[in-house]
Amino acid sequence: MTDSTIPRLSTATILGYPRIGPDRQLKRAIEGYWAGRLELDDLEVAALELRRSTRARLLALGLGADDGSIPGDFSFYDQVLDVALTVGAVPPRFERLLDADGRLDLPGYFTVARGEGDLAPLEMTKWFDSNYHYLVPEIGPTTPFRLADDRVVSLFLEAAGDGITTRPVVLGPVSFLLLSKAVADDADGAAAPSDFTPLDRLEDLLPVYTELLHALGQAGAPWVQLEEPALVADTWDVPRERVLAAAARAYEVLADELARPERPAILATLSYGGADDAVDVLSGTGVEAVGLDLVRGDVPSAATLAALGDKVVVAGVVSGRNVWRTDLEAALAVLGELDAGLGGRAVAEGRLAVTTSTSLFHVPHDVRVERGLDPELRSWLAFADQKIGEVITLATALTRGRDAVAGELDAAAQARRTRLEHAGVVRPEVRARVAEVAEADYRRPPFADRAPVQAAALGLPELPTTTIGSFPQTTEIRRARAARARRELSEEAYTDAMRTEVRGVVELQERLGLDVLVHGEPERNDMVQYFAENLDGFAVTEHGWVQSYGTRCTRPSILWGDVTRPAPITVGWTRYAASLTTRPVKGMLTGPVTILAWSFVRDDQPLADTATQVALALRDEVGDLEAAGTGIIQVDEPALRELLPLRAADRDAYLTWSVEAFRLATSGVRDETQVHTHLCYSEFGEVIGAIDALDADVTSIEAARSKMEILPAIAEEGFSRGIGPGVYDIHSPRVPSVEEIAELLAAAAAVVPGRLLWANPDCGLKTRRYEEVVPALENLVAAARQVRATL
Ligand SMILES: CN1c2c(nc(N)[nH]c2=O)NC[C@@H]1CNc1ccc(C(=O)N[C@@H](CCC(=O)N[C@@H](CCC(=O)N[C@@H](CCC(=O)O)C(=O)O)C(=O)O)C(=O)O)cc1
Ligand SMILES: N[C@@H](CCS)C(=O)O
Ligand SMILES: [Zn+2]
Repeated sequence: MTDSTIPRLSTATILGYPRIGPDRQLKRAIEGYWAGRLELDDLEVAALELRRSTRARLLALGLGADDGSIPGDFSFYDQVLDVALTVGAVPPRFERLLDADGRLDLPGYFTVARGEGDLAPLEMTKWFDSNYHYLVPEIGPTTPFRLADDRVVSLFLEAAGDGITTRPVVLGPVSFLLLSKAVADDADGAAAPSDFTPLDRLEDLLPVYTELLHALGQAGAPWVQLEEPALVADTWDVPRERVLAAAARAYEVLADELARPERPAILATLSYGGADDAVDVLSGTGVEAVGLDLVRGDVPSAATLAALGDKVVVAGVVSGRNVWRTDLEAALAVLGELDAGLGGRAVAEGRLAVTTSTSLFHVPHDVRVERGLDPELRSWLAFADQKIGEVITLATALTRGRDAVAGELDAAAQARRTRLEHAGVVRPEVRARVAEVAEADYRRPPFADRAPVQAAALGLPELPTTTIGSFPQTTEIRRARAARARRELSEEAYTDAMRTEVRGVVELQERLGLDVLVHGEPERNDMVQYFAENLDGFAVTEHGWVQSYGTRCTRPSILWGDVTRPAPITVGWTRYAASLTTRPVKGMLTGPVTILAWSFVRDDQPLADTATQVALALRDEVGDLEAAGTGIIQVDEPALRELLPLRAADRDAYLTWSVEAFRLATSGVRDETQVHTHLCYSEFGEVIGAIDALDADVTSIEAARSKMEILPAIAEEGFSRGIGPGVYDIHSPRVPSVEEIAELLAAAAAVVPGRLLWANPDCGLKTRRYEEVVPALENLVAAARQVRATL
C-alpha cells in the first residue's frame, strides 16, 4: 500500500551534531586502536556508547524520539568516505582489503582513509568554505557501483532498538559525484580522460541510492536526509545547467522509483549558501522536504516559495557555522516571511520546520563547560547544545506563539545588547589606526628590485632547502603544555622545556644540512589559537574541540572584539633559535586570513574590516621580528583558498580584501627582508593569480600529495616569484625516497627557473614522528643537492 501523506516531521530538528564526543571520546578510542592500546571490539563498544549517549543527549535537549528529528550522522572518520564505501566506490588499489562479499571492514576503512605502506590514502580537501576536510572519492568511467555496505541501515536499526527513530543523514548523489575526483579506471589516482567527469556516472549511481532508500524503507525509517550542499556552489568545472539537470534527474528517480513507505520521505538539504535555482529544481521533484540555509542564503523569492507546493520547508535559521547566540527576533521575522511566502498556513499545516543552517559539527558541544571564559562573553555564545535550545525556542514560538517563549526572547535580546555595548567590541584607538592606513602601507618596491638585495643579504645557494615551520609535536611537548595548564609546571619550567626543544630542532636541522632553519613551533598548541591567546579581542576555549579531519581536532578561537597586539609574541623564540646557529632562521607567523578562517569571528561587521585589524597587529609583529634581526619572515596563509566564496560573483571582492590584508601585514619591511608565505590543504590552481598578488618573495605550497598538479597553473600564470612546491607529503607516514623527491624537484625545475625554486615539504611536520621526519628530510636535502648540480 502506498502512502501519499508526508510523515510528521517535528517542527524542531537539527541537520547534524558534533561526532567526536564532548570529551573527544571517539578520537581517543580510534587513536587508541591505531596505537594498539585498544582492541577492535573495544573500539566498536566505545563508538556504540558514544552514539547512545549522543542520542540520549539530543533527547534530553528536547528533540523528538519518534519523528526522525534526531539525525543519524555517526561516522568513524568522514561522511564522504562513508558514502564512497556504501556505494562500493573503493579504488582498485584497496581491492585486496575487501572480504569475500566485497565488503571493507573497519581496519580496511581506516586504511583507505590514512594509507598504509605503499597504499596511498584518498586525497583530503576542504569541505566547502569550512575548516573540515573530507576524503575525496576517486571515480572513473567504469568504477563499479553497488550497495556494498549497509551501515546506514544498521545504525538506524541500532537506534530504533533503543527506542529512537533517527533520520539517517547521507550525502546525496549529485554532491557525492561533484566532490569526487575523476580518475582513469585502470590506475590508482591517475588522471582521467579529459572529457570525463564523475557526474557522467549519475545514471549508474542512482540505482544504488534507490536500493539504499529501499533498505531504509524496509527498516522503517520515516525520513532520510540527503545532503546536497554542492548545489549551492556555482563554481564547479561542470556548467550550472548540467548540475541542475543532474539534480532534477536524481531526485525525480529517487522520489519516483519507489512509492512510500517503500522508501523514507526525503529531506533534501541545501547548506552552505542559498540558491533559488536549486530550490526550484527540487520543487519540480517528488522529494517531501527541502532544507534551506537561511543564514548564508536569503529567503527564496516569492515565485520559488510558491513553487514548493506542499513540500515541508526546513528552515535553517540557526547558524551551524558560528558560535554567537542567534538573533531570535530576526530569525522569527525570517520564519514569518517564509510562512507568508508559503501561503500563510505553512506552520498550521506542518509545512514549516526550524533547523540549523548546516550540521552542528562545525561548532563545539556545550558552552556551559567553559568555566574559564568571562561570564559576560559566555552569555553571548551558543554552542551545539545551546543552538538546539534556540531551534526549539523558535519552533515553540511558531506553534504556540511568541508569548510561550517570551523569557527566552528577552534573554537573547539582552545578551545581544550587552555584546554591542561592551567596551572591547569597538575601541576608538583601533578604529583611529585603521582610518590612518594609507595606500603605501600595502606596497613594497617591485619584486625585481627586492630580489637581488635579498640574494646578496642572505647568500643562499640555488634551490635552497627549508621546512614549513613546525617539527613533531611530541607527547612530551603536549604533556608539558597540559601540565602548565593544570599549574603543575611553572611558566619558567615550561619555557625551559620548550627552549630545549628549540635547541634540539636547530641542531637537527644543522645536522641535516638544511639551508633556512626554523625554530620548530613547539610552544604553539595550534597555529591560530597560539596567536589568539596573545592578541586582545580574542578568547579561547578549554573544551571547544571541533573536528578538522578524521580524529584531528582544533579549538577555534573566538574573535569577539577589536584586535590589538599588546606585546611581541614570537620574537623571543625566533631570536633564541637564531642565537644557536649562523644559518638564517625564518620568523614564523600565521596570516590574517587564516586567523579569521580558523576562528569564530564576530558577525557585527564585514570580515574585511576585522581582517584589517588583525593585519595591523601582525604588521607590528613583522616589524619587531625584522628589528630583532630576522632576515626571513614567513606568514602562513593556508586558509586563503578556504574562504573563497562558493558563488563566482562573490570571489573578486573576497580576493581583493584577503590579498590586501596579507599585504598590509607584510609590506612594512625593508627590501632585504624576505617575506615568505605558505599555502596547503586546498587546490590552489584557480587562485594562483591572487597568490602572486600577495607579493610574497617566496611561496611554499602543498604539491606532493597531488603529484605536482599545481605546476601547469604556475607555468600558465607566469608565476614570477620564489616558489617551493612541496616535495614531501607530510600527511602520510611514508618516507619518500631521494629518487622520488629528485623527480618532483626536476619536474618543478622544468617549469620554474632555478634561482626561484625552493625545496621543502608540503606543510609543517607537527603531526609526524621524528622516525619519519629525519629520514624524509635527509632524503629531501640529498635530492635537492642532486638536482642543484643539474641546474
Ligand atoms: C594545518 N591545519 C590546521 C587547521 N586549523 C587549525 N586551527 N590549525 C591547524 O593546524 N586547519 C587545516 C589543517 C588541519 N590540520 C590539522 C592538523 C593537526 C591537528 C591536530 O593535530 N590537532 C590536535 C590538537 C592540537 C592541539 O590543539 N594541541 C594542544 C592540546 C593537545 C591535547 O589534546 N592535549 C591533551 C593533553 C595532552 C596529553 O597529555 O597528551 C588534552 O587536552 O586532553 C596542545 O598541543 O597544547 C589533535 O590531537 O587533534 C588539527 C588540524
Ligand atoms: N607553519 C605552520 C604551517 C602549517 S599550515 C607549520 O609548519 O605547521
Ligand atoms: Zn601547511
